[in-house]
Amino acid sequence: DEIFDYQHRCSVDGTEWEGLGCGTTKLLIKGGTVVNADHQFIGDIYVEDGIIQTMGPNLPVTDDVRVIDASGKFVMPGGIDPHTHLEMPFMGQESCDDFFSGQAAALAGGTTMHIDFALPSDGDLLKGFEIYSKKAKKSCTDYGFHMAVTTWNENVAKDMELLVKEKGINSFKFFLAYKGSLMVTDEQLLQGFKKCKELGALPQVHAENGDAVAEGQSRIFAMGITGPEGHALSRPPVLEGEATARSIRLAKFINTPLYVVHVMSIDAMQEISQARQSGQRVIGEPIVSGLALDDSKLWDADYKIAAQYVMSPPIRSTGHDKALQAALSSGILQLVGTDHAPFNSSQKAQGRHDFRAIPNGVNGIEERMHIVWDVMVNSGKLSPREYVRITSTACAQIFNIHPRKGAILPGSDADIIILNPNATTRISASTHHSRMDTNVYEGWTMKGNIEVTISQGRVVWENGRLHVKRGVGRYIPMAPFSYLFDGLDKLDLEYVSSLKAPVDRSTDALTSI
Ligand SMILES: NC(=O)NCCC(=O)O
Ligand SMILES: [Zn+2]
Ligand SMILES: [Zn+2]
Repeated sequence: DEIFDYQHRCSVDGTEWEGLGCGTTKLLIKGGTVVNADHQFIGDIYVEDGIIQTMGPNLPVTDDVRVIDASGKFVMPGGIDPHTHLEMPFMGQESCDDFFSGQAAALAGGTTMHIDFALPSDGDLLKGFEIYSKKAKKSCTDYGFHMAVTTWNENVAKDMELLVKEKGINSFKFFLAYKGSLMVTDEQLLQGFKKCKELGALPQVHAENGDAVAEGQSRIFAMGITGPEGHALSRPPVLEGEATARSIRLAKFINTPLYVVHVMSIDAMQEISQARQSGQRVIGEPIVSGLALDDSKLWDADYKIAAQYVMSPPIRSTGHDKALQAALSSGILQLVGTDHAPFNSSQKAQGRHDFRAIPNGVNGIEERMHIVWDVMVNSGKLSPREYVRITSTACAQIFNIHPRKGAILPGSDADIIILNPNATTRISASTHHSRMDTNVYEGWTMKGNIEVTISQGRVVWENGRLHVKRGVGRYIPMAPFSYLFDGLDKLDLEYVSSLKAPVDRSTDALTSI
C-alpha cells in the first residue's frame, strides 16, 4: 500500500480521508463534453454528497465548491468491470490483488465499480459469500458479486434463493471447464438454469468443454509439449464453440436469458450471433485481452513472459481479436470485462515444467478503460457514446443497477471520469498500481488519458496520484428480474400452447384389460 501517495489526512462527515482534495464534497465539473450512452452535450455537472445533483450549461458556483475544468475533455460515467477475481483461491494459489490493491488499480484506470466472482467454500454458497464479503471489507470503491455454482443439491438451491432474496445477488456463474474442481455437468447446469429462471437471476457460463480440455491437455503433454504454448494448443476454439452452443441451446430449452463470460473466439461469438438473430436473449462479454492481444507471446522463449499470457479460454491467434472487435461494434457482443485474475511471476512459476499447473489469469482491471478507448474509439470502430455503453451502461442495465450506476444523470452516484483525448498513456508494470510484477500490455502507448477519477463524489485519481481509503467501498446489492426477464412468462405460455394436444388413450385395448 506504500505506493499510494497520501498528502495529508482530514475528516469529512466523520470519515477519515487521506490525500489531496480529500475534503471536497462539492464539485463542479466545468465545460466538458458530457457523454452518456444515449446522448452527449457540452456543459457542467454539479456533485454534492456523492450524488450528481444537476447538469447543464453554465451552472452557478459558490465559494465552497471545487471547480474542475474539463474543457476539451470527455466527462463520462466511471467504468464498471463486470468480471474480476480479486483474492481468488485458484489452482493452488491466490490471485495477488486483494480488494484494496485491485480496486486502487481500478480507480487509477477509470473503473469505479466492479463485479467480482464469489466462489463457494467446499460447495457451500452462503459460506463462500460470507468469506468474500469479509475480504471486501477493505474495499476503496463500490463493488458487487456474482456467485459461482460448482455443484448441485438441495442446499445449493436453497442458498441461491437466500442470496437473491436477501443478499443482493442476481447472477450465478457455471463453469463448463476446470474438470475435477469447478466444472458442472449438463444435469447440474440444467438444474441451475431452472433455479435462476425461477429467481430472476441471470445464469452465466464459462464456456469450454472441460472433458475435452482434459483430453486435449493429456494429448499435448504426451507429445512432449510442456510449456505455456501447450495451454493454447490443448484447448482450441472448437471446444469454446461447442460449450457456447450447448449452453445456449440448454438456455433456450429452459427459456432463460444467458450471459456468456469471456468470449474469446470467433467460434463462440458466431454461436451468440446466431442465437441473438433467432431472438434468443444471450449476452456476450468479450474481455480486453481477447480484443487487444493474440497468442504469439505464448511461444516466447522466456517462460516468465509466456506464462503471463496463460488464461482460459486461451488468448487466440490473430484474427479472433479483430472479429471480436467487429462483433462489439455491430452489437453482437454487448459489454467488455477484464477477467482480472492476477498471478505474479513467482505464482506462474508453479507450472514451469507443466503448462497444466500454470495458474490461469491475466491482469486488466487498471488497463481496460484505456485499451478499449484505443482499440475501439481511436480506431474509429465506436463513438464515445458507444464506448460509455460497452464499458459502463450496458453492465449497469444487465445487472439491474442503472441509473444509479452507468449514467451521468441527476440522482446517479457521482462515479465519473475525465478523459483527455489529446494526452498520452503508456502502460507498464513499473508504473501500474496492481500488485502484479508483470503486465500483459507492457509498453502499450496510446492517445487518450483518464486524468481524473471521481468515486462516490470524491476525487480519487488526479495528477497521476491516487487518494484512496480502505473500507469506504460499498457493497452494491443487485435486484433480480432485470429487463432481460421481461416477457419471459409470455414466451412460456406460447411454448405451452404450441405443444400438440396429448392423445386420450383411456379407451384403447390395453387400458381396458
Ligand atoms: N479466466 C482465467 O483464466 N482465470 C480466472 C477464472 C475464470 O474466469 O475462468
Ligand atoms: Zn471463467
Ligand atoms: Zn473469470
